[in-house]
Amino acid sequence: MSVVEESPSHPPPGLRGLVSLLGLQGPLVGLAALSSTVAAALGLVPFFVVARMATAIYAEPPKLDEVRTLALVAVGALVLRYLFVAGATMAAHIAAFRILHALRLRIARKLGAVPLSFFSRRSTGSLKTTLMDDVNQIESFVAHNFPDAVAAMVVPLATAVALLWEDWRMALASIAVAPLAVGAMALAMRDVGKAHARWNEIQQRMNASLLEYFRGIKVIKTFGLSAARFGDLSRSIEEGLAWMEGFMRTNGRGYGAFGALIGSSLVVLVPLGGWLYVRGGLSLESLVLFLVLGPQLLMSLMRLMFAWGNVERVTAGNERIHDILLAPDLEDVAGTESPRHDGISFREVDFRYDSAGKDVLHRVTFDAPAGKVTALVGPSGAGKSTLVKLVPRLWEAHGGTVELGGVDVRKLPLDTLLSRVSMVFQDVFLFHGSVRDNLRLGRAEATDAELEAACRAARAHDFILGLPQGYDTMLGERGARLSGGEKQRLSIARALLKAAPVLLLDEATAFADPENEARIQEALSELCEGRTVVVVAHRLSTIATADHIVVLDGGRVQDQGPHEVLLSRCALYQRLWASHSDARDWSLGGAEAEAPRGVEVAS
Ligand SMILES: Nc1ncnc2c1ncn2[C@@H]1O[C@H](COP(=O)(O)OP(=O)(O)OP(=O)(O)O)[C@@H](O)[C@H]1O
Repeated sequence: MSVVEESPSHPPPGLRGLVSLLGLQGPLVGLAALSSTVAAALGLVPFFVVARMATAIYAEPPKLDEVRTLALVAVGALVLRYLFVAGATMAAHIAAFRILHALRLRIARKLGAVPLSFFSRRSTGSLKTTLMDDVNQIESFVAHNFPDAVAAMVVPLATAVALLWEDWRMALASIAVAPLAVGAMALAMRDVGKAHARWNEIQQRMNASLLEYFRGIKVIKTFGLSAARFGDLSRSIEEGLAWMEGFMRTNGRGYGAFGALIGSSLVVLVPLGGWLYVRGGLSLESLVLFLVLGPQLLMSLMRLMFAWGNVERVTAGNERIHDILLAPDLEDVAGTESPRHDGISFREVDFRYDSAGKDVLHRVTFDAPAGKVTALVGPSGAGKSTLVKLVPRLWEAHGGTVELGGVDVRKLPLDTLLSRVSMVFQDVFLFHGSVRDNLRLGRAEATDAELEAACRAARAHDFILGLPQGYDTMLGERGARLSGGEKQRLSIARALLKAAPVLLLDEATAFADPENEARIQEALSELCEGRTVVVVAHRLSTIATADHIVVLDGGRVQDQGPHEVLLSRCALYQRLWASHSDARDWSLGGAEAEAPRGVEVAS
């Protein structure tokens, strides 16, 4: 049977959602519940056997043959029970893993399909809680709680009927404390749904602040901040403790009373059974049967209570998963429309990150002509990086249009759009995998020779050969660490492999060593050759040699044109140019920092 990859619809919230999840693997889940019930029923056989043995042993003369047979029956029932337990465990776990597999695949696909704005509305901590903890809880519900709960409902009912048949007075005595136990259970379960929701909130905050703590560990160490002073983290840990204490105060008494009552049926069974036996109203066999089996009846309530407590938690988690699965995808259009050329145009583009927040771009209009280099310059926060992210639809413009080859990017099939665009950003992310794997993100089918050629062009080949296993060296969080410049060159090689006609480039603002910087510049020149380039420019050389320069300030286009024209008429551009030149003189001591050909450096 194949693993379930798609369910007909997203699971609805609440209990129905859980049932629909179980339905994804209905036959296996049913088999697990049935086996678990049979196993629980077989577990009761020894109790009946013990009762029967008592009469066989105390008979005059003792019926030893019957005792032997009974012992064999008990052992046989126990062996069968273990077989059914093994069957139930296997079926339940296979069902659980298949359901989890389907769920994880759907979540992974969804996260790849939603727009970036989806992530900006959620903390990493809350996503982590849903993706890991909530999903894992579903595993434990399907694999353990559900089959247990079914057995805990069916077996006591059947036992109660059998005991009523045996002796109704003793049967009622077996459950005499049940109303009290149920009352205590209600007390223990009071507002447990709300309490779990609150616990989840605290956990999300704890996860978020822990993640932040790890990410910021360098700053924390540099400034000598201890965990206790790292406000959010210590606050959320204290909140967690306060929740535990509060929960135990309000619900703990209920749990305690329930635990005590649930095992107390012998308090009623022993005197009543003794009295009835002495008066001849109860056989020895029945007395022993009720003394050993009676307390088991209520114990099942305990298993039911645990299963129910988990149902509340799993239901809430399932609803959070459901919320993610229902998030709208980034709209994709079917069709064969393709760009008419490789130029990019921004037409009256408005954009804000947060629908309630301030505008980051206002009516931005300019063209980045095909095959030319267009540089975006402007003060920090002007909106330069934001602009380039609108081209591959990492974010969507709220007003106006962004066009590639004369077609609105929203009207191009996503595959077509993304195949035309390469991005080289400052912040290069390397996945856990070999150098080769990371490079092949650019083009999966690239041959080793092509990889090497791209790395030579990107000036990355030599440093890769210097790594312990060359192109097979593992990178990423658990692999070798590369310098900022090396990572940049790898990402340039990746873009070269992709060979898309449009290149979006966010230049690094600073590099520690000029040698590394020179290599990156060489690699970039190779990459820009013959492409349409939109570059967030921080370097004199890039700015001065660009074909077209767009000056941005506060999300608006202040001016645009070639370098000389802007230098002669745009005050902001003159200021930016002057400060870039000063910085160049300061960082390179003037000697190495020759102005590009034909460019006069104002200082
Ligand atoms: N993910 C985000 N969520 C919310 N606001 C953002 C986000 N990214 C950037 N901003 C805001 O958008 C504005 C423009 O930022 P952007 O990064 O585009 O500027 P920039 O010109 O590239 O700046 P710099 O040169 O410093 O990188 C800034 O006010 C910034 O705070």
